[in-house]
Amino acid sequence: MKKQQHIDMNTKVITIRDLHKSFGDYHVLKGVDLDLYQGENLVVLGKSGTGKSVLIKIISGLLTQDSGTVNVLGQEVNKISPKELQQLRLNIGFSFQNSALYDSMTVRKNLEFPLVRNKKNLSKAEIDYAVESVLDAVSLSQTINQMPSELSGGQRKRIGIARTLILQPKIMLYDEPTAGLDPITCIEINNLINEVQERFSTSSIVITHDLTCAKQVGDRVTILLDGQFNKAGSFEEVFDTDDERVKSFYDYNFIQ
Ligand SMILES: Nc1ncnc2c1ncn2[C@@H]1O[C@H](COP(=O)(O)OP(=O)(O)OP(=O)(O)O)[C@@H](O)[C@H]1O
Repeated sequence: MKKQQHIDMNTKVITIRDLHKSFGDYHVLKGVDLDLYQGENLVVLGKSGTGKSVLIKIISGLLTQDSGTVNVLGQEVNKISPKELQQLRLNIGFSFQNSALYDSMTVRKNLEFPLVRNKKNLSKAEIDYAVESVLDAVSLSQTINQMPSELSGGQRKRIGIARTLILQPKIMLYDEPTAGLDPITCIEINNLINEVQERFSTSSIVITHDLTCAKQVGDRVTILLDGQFNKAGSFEEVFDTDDERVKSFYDYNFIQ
């Protein structure tokens, strides 16, 4: 059972209104509205190809919308300068499916990398402390001198999350965090997502197909259906419905 979190429903860290995005004739996002509140884990479900990754890319300024507004931490993402966007991105942690570790670097060097690149004034002691803290947060302190090839898939995923956390992001975007992992490792990653939320007070969007993940980590869950979100609610609220599209999504999950 998920612990009760300190979610501030009066503070929105992401607000999206009437967002549209097309690629040629394909209208992917058709008026998306979405709120992410301070401290919550919001799970975004949706079949393959419905536009979940496109949404994440628009939130992080990697793609531009055709119309609508996307406000992240008080800033309109498509209206700020490249420099402001770069600063904003430092507050967003990305855990992408393919965010691979550098194979030729130890775990320590992998974790130091974002700090050395983005926070140039840190001392060696400060870097060491940051590395040790995030490794402790993902319960992998013992791996500090290992190479990625010596780690299991689940451990690599945890180190990837640690590498994101080292910049102390306010928002975490997890894209398919449990994809390709066995069921037990999936549960470990779900627990880690909840621990990160609790320990660092992050607000997160978790994109997944995995209903167990949705149930375990989601304070609220929403489904991208035909280019728009249904009403977000608890896992039970969302799936207690007569909407055939939601029911078929539930069934679809178990026949993959
Ligand atoms: N840069 C692009 N140019 C053209 N089409 C694109 C581009 N990016 C995404 N698309 C299209 O937009 C649609 C939504 O893609 P997206 O990657 O967001 O799906 P998704 O919901 O994340 O799927 P999955 O769960 O399989 O990752 C797809 O049909 C895809 O081909």
